[in-house]
Amino acid sequence: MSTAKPHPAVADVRRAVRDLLEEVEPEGRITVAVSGGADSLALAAAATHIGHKMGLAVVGLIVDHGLQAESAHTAARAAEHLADLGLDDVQVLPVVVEGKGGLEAAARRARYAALRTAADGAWVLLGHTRDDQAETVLLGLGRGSGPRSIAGMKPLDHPWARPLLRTPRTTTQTACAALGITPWQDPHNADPRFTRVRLRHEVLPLLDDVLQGGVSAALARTAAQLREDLAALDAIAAEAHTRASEGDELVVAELTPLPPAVRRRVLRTWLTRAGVPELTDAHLRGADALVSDWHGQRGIALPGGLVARRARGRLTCTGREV
Ligand SMILES: Nc1ncnc2c1ncn2[C@@H]1O[C@H](COP(=O)(O)OP(=O)(O)OP(=O)(O)O)[C@@H](O)[C@H]1O
Repeated sequence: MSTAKPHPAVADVRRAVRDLLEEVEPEGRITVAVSGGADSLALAAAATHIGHKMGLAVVGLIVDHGLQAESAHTAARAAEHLADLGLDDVQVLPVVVEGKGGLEAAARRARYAALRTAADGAWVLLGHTRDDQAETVLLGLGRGSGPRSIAGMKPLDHPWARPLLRTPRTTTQTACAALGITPWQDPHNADPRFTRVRLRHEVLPLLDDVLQGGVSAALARTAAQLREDLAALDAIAAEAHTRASEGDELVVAELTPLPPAVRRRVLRTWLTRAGVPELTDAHLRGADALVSDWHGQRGIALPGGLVARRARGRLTCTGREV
């Protein structure tokens, strides 16, 4: 084994991976999701180094979406890189991309489902970087999204683990170069028809220039602060939900004095547990109106054939026929 000091970029990526793995204390095995790009290859190299030091088996997972003629070749090349890096096992997972919401969304759904199944309970390390986080935050701000979107991606959300959310993309690129790895360049990343690509190549550099640098780091910090605030709100709402619950019902008098942000969280938890699928903000506002803007209306229709009703100071959520 080489005892030479690693390149600083390689050391940075390893440190990020080690910090996260020490936090989650995985047992036996970790998996790394690899697209073949610089972020996930640098991640896989670091995960192998640190994972082996911790006595863990490291498995590489490559999803082949089958969307481009050369996708099988790209997957095979990524598998070769991983074999060279000394991973214990490498699996190429072919998926069928279909369903609603556009090709990108369908590909993402298929990818995450395949990764989850293949990981079989083990953590899946993803290569999202600080720059990806900054793009997510900026996109959320520009679209007027709620705080949950602007809070960006979570570092840990089992089985997903994102050790590189504080690591700049340039570091993963430098790390790959230092390790002698030539990453795959996703042609989508240069296609200006994608909003995210324009954000990356046009908006963020301009903003960085105007604000004299540090924008990606700043946006990632904003996301981290928001995640802390949201976690506090969620904890308050969980307590309020417990107080307001009587069996499957909610006591209106417990809900009325709550701040709207807390009340809507309580209602969201309650409706989700009642089995309402695909709850939208409009449904949530409707349910909230039964508490905060009540003029004697009896109920609101929800997806899944369910109805939220107010009667005798209680909210119930049941099937239409009841
Ligand atoms: N084909 C793939 N096979 C395995 N893992 C992948 C693949 N594509 C992406 N990933 C994983 O997801 C990480 C993020 O990649 P990318 O930003 O393209 O994905 P994404 O999940 O679609 O991101 P977003 O959620 O921002 O749309 C990669 O670093 C890698 O860990």
